[in-house]
Amino acid sequence: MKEGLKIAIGADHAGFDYKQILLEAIQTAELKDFGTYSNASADYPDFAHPVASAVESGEFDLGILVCGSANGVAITANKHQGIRAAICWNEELAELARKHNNANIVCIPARFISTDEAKKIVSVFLNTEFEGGRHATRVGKISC
Ligand SMILES: O=C(CO)[C@H](O)[C@H](O)[C@H](O)COP(=O)(O)O
Repeated sequence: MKEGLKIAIGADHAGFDYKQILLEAIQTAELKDFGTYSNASADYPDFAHPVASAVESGEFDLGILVCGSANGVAITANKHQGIRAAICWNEELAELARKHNNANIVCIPARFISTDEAKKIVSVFLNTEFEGGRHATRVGKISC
């Protein structure tokens, strides 16, 4: 992982256990947990918005969001102007999200993949660079 990379992470109740496992797996001091902090039922926008804001402001480089399907956190995060949040359920999608889309938040569907898969997806996401070139032209046309 690039040295000094600042990572924001958040989840709702459906993603809480996966978030805790990811927190242990990610070997960096520059990792901030935006909650939730238990398995109690919670509303995904309450965690997706703070993580998205933290990345959008530039305070953090990349974000990780976890909910049951990943749809809720992705839809919420993508409301933010500077956010490209990608739902990834395998390593290849995580690689493409970084290389081609310059995604800055990875959204993990905890109820559809294993914890091992989630760890691998996040590792690929955090260790892959944007390719630029023709992809930069396309990414530049996303905002409206
Ligand atoms: O997947 C989600 C949103 O896209 C959330 O994680 C919720 O868990 C999901 O909506 C299901 O809600 P429930 O309260 O856990 O039944």
